[in-house]
Amino acid sequence: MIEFKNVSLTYPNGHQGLKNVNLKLNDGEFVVVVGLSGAGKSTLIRSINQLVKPNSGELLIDGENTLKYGESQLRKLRTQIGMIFQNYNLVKRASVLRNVLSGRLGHTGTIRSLLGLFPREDVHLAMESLRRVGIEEKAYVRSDQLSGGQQQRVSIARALTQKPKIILADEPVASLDPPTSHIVMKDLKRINKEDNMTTIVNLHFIDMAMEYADRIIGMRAGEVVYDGPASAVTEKTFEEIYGRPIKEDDIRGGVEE
Ligand SMILES: Nc1ncnc2c1ncn2[C@@H]1O[C@H](COP(=O)(O)OP(=O)(O)OP(=O)(O)O)[C@@H](O)[C@H]1O
Repeated sequence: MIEFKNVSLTYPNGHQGLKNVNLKLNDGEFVVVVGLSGAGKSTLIRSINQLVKPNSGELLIDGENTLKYGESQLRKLRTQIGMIFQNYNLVKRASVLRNVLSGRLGHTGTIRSLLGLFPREDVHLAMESLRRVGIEEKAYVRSDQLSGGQQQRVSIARALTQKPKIILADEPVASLDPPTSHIVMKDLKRINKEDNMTTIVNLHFIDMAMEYADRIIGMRAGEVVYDGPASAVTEKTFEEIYGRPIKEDDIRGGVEE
């Protein structure tokens, strides 16, 4: 379980990114965080693996306050948390397989991995991860030869190869077209169900949030202003979270091909 207790975060320029956040995220939940641009969605997600570090409160993972962790504990924590970014964060000139194998970096010694000497089990695991997102035939292709949706699936395979306990996805479909967005969200949801993987996703499309989330957390100006099951959410809930009427841009639309 991930638990935020009175967590606040102030950026060096004085901007308050999180204001007294209290949340409990249960194992195996598929949580979607929504809110306008600048609401603090990324700050919330990134504080879980401390890409940004809260200044006060406690952030417990499986009962341990991770904000007290030193360097080596933090490194270990990060091997247990897979991260998916809007822009995929792949090494473009490297092969798909090499990118997926980099998910083992925290587990394999640095020298071995720099030399590309990954154990055979790691290569099996990487290929299996690619199979799970349906692109194993791309293993030896250079990453920048792939479409955006395929690159995002490579990044999901890389996260899976880490064998994480938690997946964080920060606007994973913001750069994709509607049909591809649904493919990627379905991959994340399938992995969540099959592996009971705690998954926390930032999205700004309300239709996608309603379609895929078990639970929706709404943020505004660094505060959690809504927390409830996706089944209870209506357009009015979003209008309250956003503090304005819903617009066409808030809807992704499209269906899986
Ligand atoms: N490194 C930083 N230094 C100062 N302010 C920051 C920093 N990172 C984010 N912020 C500010 O904190 C607030 C929350 O940002 P955050 O990226 O978490 O929002 P978001 O809801 O994820 O928005 P978006 O959808 O645009 O990514 C914003 O006002 C942003 O400008």
